[in-house]
Order: sequence, then structure tokens, then C-alpha cells
Amino acid sequence: MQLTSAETVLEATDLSVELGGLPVLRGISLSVGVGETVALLGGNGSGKSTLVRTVVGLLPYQHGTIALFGRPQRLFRSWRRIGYVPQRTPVGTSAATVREVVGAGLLAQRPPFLPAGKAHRRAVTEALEVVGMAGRAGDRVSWLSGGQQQRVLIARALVGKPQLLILDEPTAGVDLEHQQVLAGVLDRLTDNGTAMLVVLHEIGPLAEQIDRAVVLREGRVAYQGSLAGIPGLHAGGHECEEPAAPDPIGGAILQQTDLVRPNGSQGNGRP
Ligand SMILES: Nc1ncnc2c1ncn2[C@@H]1O[C@H](COP(=O)(O)OP(=O)(O)OP(=O)(O)O)[C@@H](O)[C@H]1O
Repeated sequence: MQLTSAETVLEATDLSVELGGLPVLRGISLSVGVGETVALLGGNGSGKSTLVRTVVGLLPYQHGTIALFGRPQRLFRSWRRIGYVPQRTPVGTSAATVREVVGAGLLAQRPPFLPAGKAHRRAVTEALEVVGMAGRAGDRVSWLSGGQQQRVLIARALVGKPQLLILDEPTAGVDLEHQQVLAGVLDRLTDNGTAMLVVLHEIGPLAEQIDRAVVLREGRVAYQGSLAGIPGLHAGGHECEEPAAPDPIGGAILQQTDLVRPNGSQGNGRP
């Protein structure tokens, strides 16, 4: 189904999530429109993965609403319109080939009990070409490095040509060259109207295409606005020239160390 550019693809309103009886997300409101790229930032344990996992229905929420393509999440059935790359998933023990893993991203679009047809195989090859892994299509994923496995998972999310792409730290463990390739790919997708919600620790080469940043702190939205408006943010080594005053939401003051630690070493734990 075609969407007009005015449409909101994802809208979360006043969302609260408890895990293990403790609040993890509190009063989160966030939206992503057609062709828009929203970066989700924040320190370790601030709730980024919990938010995206809740949006894709992997975790329940206790309060608020989520709408996907204009429908309440509980009534939403067109999951093929959404591509999701979870945070660094170990696939190292799997005997599946690269082609099979990427092809799994098309299962929902294939008639049951029929072998993959030409169009299916072409789509898989194209998705692998996008991430520079077509030459490894027949290899077991367990033979690949962590960064290569990550690129395969990105291909799996891309293969169904989703209209909303949710990526949880897609560049973690991916070398700079392939981060740049990925940035180019995502840029072309947004030009074609794909909406993106991307969890990032380091902005890196994706900085250019981020339309809006949402910063979480202790399970709340601490800032929402341009990347340049985040004080002291280093976007892949490029310091913002004139960091504007933050637009704190909920009175939170941002600290750079909360945003761009590459190795996730500082944990502020559960809010
Ligand atoms: N299943 C769970 N049960 C209880 N607590 C959980 C569960 N999953 C996550 N948490 C807690 O929720 C908080 C937020 O975790 P989350 O993984 O969303 O953070 P994050 O911002 O993605 O962190 P990171 O940048 O380190 O990946 C953490 O304190 C975490 O311990």
C-alpha cells in the first residue's frame, strides 16, 4: 500500500513499560513519519532496546498507545511492512546458510509449501549485494565474523522491502567501510519513503541522514530535536560546531558520556 508523505508510520504515546515489576520506560511519546530517520540515543540501560522491542510487539506495555501505519498495534497484522534488526544477535552456532537466513525474511510473503521461486532468490541476492555479502551466500553463518553476521541480519530485514525499518545498533561491530556502505543504502531507502528508527551508540556515518534524535535517559525522553542540538555530541568524531541549547524534556540535562560510548562500558542500570 502506498503512503503519502504526510503519514505517520509509527506513533507511540505516553508509553510505559515495566519489566520484572520495575519501571523501565515512563511516559514515552515518539513518532516516525514516512521517509523520516529518527535516531534513538541514550546511555546503557536507558531503555532503547526495550522501546523498540515493545514497538515490534516482543514486550507488553502497561500504559499508553502504539500505532503502526495508523492502526493500533494490537490490531496491526501487516508485519511484513516492518523490518527489524535486533541488537547484535548471536547466530554463530547456526548451521543455516547466509542465503537461508536472509530468505527467512521473506517467509511471510511466500505461499506455503512451495519452494523459493526465482523472484525470491533474486530478492535475496539483491539484499545480500546491498550489504556486500552476495559472495558468501552459500556459506554457513557460523563461519562469518560478528560484523559479517550483522550485515546478514540487515539483509534479512531489507529483503522484504519494508516501509518501516527498525534497527537496534546496526553498526555495532561493523567496520567503518561497511558502515559507510550501510549509510548509503539507508539513505536511498529513505529517499524512497522508508521510515527508520535506529538505535545508535555512535552516530558515525549515519549522521548525515538523521532527521531527528530522541535521547532516552532513565526510561524517559530527555531530548527530542536535531542532532546538532545535543550539547557536546560527537557524531562519529565530528563535534557539533555550535551546540545549541538543549530542549530538555522532563527537566533532564544531557551528558555526552550518556550518548556515544562505543563499548557500552558505563552502565547506569535500571532507572
Ligand atoms: N526482561 C527484563 N527483565 C527485567 N529488566 C529488564 C529486562 N530487559 C531489560 N531490563 C532492564 O531494563 C533497562 C533498560 O534496558 P535496555 O536493554 O532497554 O537498555 P538500552 O538502552 O538498550 O541499553 P544498551 O545501550 O546497553 O543496549 C535495564 O536496566 C535492563 O536491565
